[in-house]
Amino acid sequence: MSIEIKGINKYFDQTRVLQDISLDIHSGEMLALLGPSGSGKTTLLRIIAGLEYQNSGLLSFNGKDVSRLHARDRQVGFVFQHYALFRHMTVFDNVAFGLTVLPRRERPTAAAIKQKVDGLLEMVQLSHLANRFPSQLSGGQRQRVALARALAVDPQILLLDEPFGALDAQVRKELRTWLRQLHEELKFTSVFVTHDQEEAMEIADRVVVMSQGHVEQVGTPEEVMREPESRFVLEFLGEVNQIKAEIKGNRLLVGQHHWPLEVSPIHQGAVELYLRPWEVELSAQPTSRCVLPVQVTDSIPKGHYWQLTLQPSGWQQTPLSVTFSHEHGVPPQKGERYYIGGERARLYAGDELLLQSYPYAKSA
Ligand SMILES: Nc1ncnc2c1ncn2[C@@H]1O[C@H](COP(=O)(O)OP(=O)(O)OP(=O)(O)O)[C@@H](O)[C@H]1O
Repeated sequence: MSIEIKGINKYFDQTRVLQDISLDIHSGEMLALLGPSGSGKTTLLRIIAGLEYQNSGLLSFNGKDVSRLHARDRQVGFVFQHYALFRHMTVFDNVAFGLTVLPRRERPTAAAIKQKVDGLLEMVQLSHLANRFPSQLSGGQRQRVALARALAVDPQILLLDEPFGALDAQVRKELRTWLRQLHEELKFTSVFVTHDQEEAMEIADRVVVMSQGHVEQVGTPEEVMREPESRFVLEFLGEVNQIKAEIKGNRLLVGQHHWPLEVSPIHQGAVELYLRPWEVELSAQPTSRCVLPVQVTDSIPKGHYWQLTLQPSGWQQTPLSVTFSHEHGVPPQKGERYYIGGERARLYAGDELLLQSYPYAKSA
């Protein structure tokens, strides 16, 4: 089932917490809502669920307006961070709950309910724990019960709010893989809220980056990471080195070092240069491209790459984080001195992107 969101606004008292949100969520897609605390992710999820109502704008499922439809009539399943399982019910009864409370006309027979719940427990690999109570389960097991319970009523849409937030790193990782597989098998449309970038990147088909109640960017994990459309997304997603610089005439200055610019500058004065750790170029000698002197203060092998920490020599206090791939030869060692530049540097003046990719002259 597809979800169409058009121009949704939401106020709490006088505060506008969602600003003109528009999104098309494709049928069968897994979409992550990612953003800092307070950016409106949960509010948007609750509006889709019908647990909260928008003040204006349209929400439809498969083209049908559901804006005023009650949560229970939306065919939506939810899983929240704090697994609200019924403590006095067994695992089996928890999963069966949604089916047993259906109106008599729609309720399956006891045998059909048993068959369905057994099937779901098998799918979440908990058949052997069917008679346990929630207090006798681990956090990861409880969360799998919560998922089975949400899936019992065959929801067309599954909404997850930080479903694995309270679990330890290893269990989170396992559940992510498992959720992704389950999604591929059952093909429900899924929207999940997360703080965790890695989680979003690993399991979502597309990621929605939110900030202060609006959508900053929507794209595949690859797109939002590689081609951030705003300074916010660039800073929020993944690691990035920030270097204070200045445009003076047709030169880009960092401290007393400079590059000639390739294009006529449209801006003069203070700018910020952004470089991802894997976009930093290193040279043992100063070249026209690698002009900033640094000293290696740390060099840690990470398998297929080395993680370097570079201390700028006299032009900035903050060290730089750089990755060095084995393909580029012998990795730099602690204490060695280098000169750096960057092919994919992005140059911002405030929120405005001035230049990206070779801000300085290629052939200089
Ligand atoms: N019931 C409410 N009444 C008043 N303000 C609310 C209510 N629910 C949320 N807010 C406010 O709306 C804004 C968005 O909250 P929301 O929970 O949607 O953000 P979020 O991105 O999910 O944050 P987090 O990641 O911390 O859960 C916040 O400023 C929050 O304080």
